[in-house]
Amino acid sequence: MEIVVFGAGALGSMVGGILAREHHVTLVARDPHARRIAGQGLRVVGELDAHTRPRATTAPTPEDLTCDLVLVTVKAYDTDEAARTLATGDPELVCSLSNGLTEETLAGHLGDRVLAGSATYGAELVGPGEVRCTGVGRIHVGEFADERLDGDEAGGASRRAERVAAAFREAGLDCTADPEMPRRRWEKLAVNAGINAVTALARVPNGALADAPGRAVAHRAARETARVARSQGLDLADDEAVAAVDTVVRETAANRSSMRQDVESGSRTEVDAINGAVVDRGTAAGIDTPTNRTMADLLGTWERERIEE
Ligand SMILES: NC(=O)C1=CN([C@@H]2O[C@H](COP(=O)(O)OP(=O)(O)OC[C@H]3O[C@@H](n4cnc5c(N)ncnc54)[C@H](O)[C@@H]3O)[C@@H](O)[C@H]2O)C=CC1
Ligand SMILES: CC(C)(CO)C(=O)C(=O)O
Repeated sequence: MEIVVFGAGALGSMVGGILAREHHVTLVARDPHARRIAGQGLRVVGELDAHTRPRATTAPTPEDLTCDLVLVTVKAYDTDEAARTLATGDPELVCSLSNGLTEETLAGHLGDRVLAGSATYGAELVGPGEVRCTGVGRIHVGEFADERLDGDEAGGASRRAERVAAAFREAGLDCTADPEMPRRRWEKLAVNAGINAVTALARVPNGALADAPGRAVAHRAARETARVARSQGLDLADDEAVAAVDTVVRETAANRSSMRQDVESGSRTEVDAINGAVVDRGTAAGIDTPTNRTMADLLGTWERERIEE
């Protein structure tokens, strides 16, 4: 497959580096990372091990973007700009692995070529040309438009999602085309809504949410997310969202969540695409989401202060 990874930071470099074992991969990255990869290739270290030679560019041409598949791995707040650039080319399929509800933004520019994806692999950039896999997880891909469709059209697995999943597996990544992708997307949102902002604000590892009072706040955020999901036609019970939070807290107990890492490094967070998305969709559906609103407001206040500094 001809695959472009748009936004090759931590996750995109790791996934792109592994995909390059079997496919023609172009990484869209920033310098000096892109320059180093173009010169010396890309090393994946840690729980996965590879040294591959994907192409790397900072300025993809429309020809570069006319490929079989684009994987979008930018931070959620860069999705709109990425989508505008992607629309200058003609990719057959576009699949987002970003956290937050980013697929609608991509589809606004790229139409029904967009698939949803979610990744539970962990990745951290070591330095230019090198990325560490900090946890082997799983990737799910599938149609995301279920909440806009009815009856026989609903469901996330499709021939094109199966084709993407098979390409990932060929390269050695654990990937499944998920018949329940629309629901999974919201379950992942509930997990991120519950864990990320609480750990960022309290500056604790994910495992600290195994106990009160952090656990209770995370559960409230997850329940609100499930309620909003149901208002969009998704079958996500409160208990299921809460259980998903507990499972991820247990499985990633030692992790610093991505939002905590962002806050500690003074970087913008993805709170708008996570807690903010729950608030916005809840408001549109007439559902109050006070826990998500409070967390979005607190982190938003911090972000504004940081930007003004
Ligand atoms: N790192 C991880 O372990 C995981 C990350 N995610 C999600 O994946 C997404 C990406 O996360 P990370 O890789 O950690 O972030 P990151 O910040 O390391 O990577 C994003 C990269 O995109 C680049 N970028 C953005 N716009 C660009 C453009 N126009 N041209 C070239 N490069 C561009 C940025 O410079 C950055 O290097 C986030 O939504 C995150 O929540 C999900 C699961 C695991
Ligand atoms: C699953 C979790 C919470 C793991 O830390 C994550 O996705 C993140 O940190 O963004």
